[in-house]
Amino acid sequence: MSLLDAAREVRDSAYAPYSHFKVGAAIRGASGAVYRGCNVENVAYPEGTCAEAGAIAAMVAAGETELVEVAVIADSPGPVPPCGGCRQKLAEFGRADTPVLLATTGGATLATTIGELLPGRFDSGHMSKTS
Ligand SMILES: O=c1ccn([C@H]2C[C@H](O)[C@@H](CO)O2)c(=O)[nH]1
Ligand SMILES: [Zn+2]
Repeated sequence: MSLLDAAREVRDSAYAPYSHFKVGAAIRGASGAVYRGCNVENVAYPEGTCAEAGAIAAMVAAGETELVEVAVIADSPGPVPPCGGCRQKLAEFGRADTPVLLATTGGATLATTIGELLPGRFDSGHMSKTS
């Protein structure tokens, strides 16, 4: 199964009774294993979590901390862009050139990278003095 198909499949499990906007995400770890996540909303709206965050949590829980590929899908007019927080979360475990496939349930796709999604990212180097 392709990474996009995995994202499409897990999207069916999304819990989105407030926005009615279901999102599915699948990431491939360096081992080759695929981890899936869907958005999980809450009546206390800010407590909801994004699909990407769920997939990352599943990867880390399985003992992996390096991702090599990402796919995200939603029923949106155009390929759904990850929110700012998810861009930072993806950057934590991927590289600037890590491929990210954004897709719609209608079949549109946009191939991008973590670096394109989050240029000028904050990373651990910014916490080190260089002198
Ligand atoms: O990339 C995205 C963008 C939005 N959402 C979720 C959060 C919320 O449940 C719903 C509407 O913002 O979509 C994601 O899971 N991933
Ligand atoms: Zn997000």
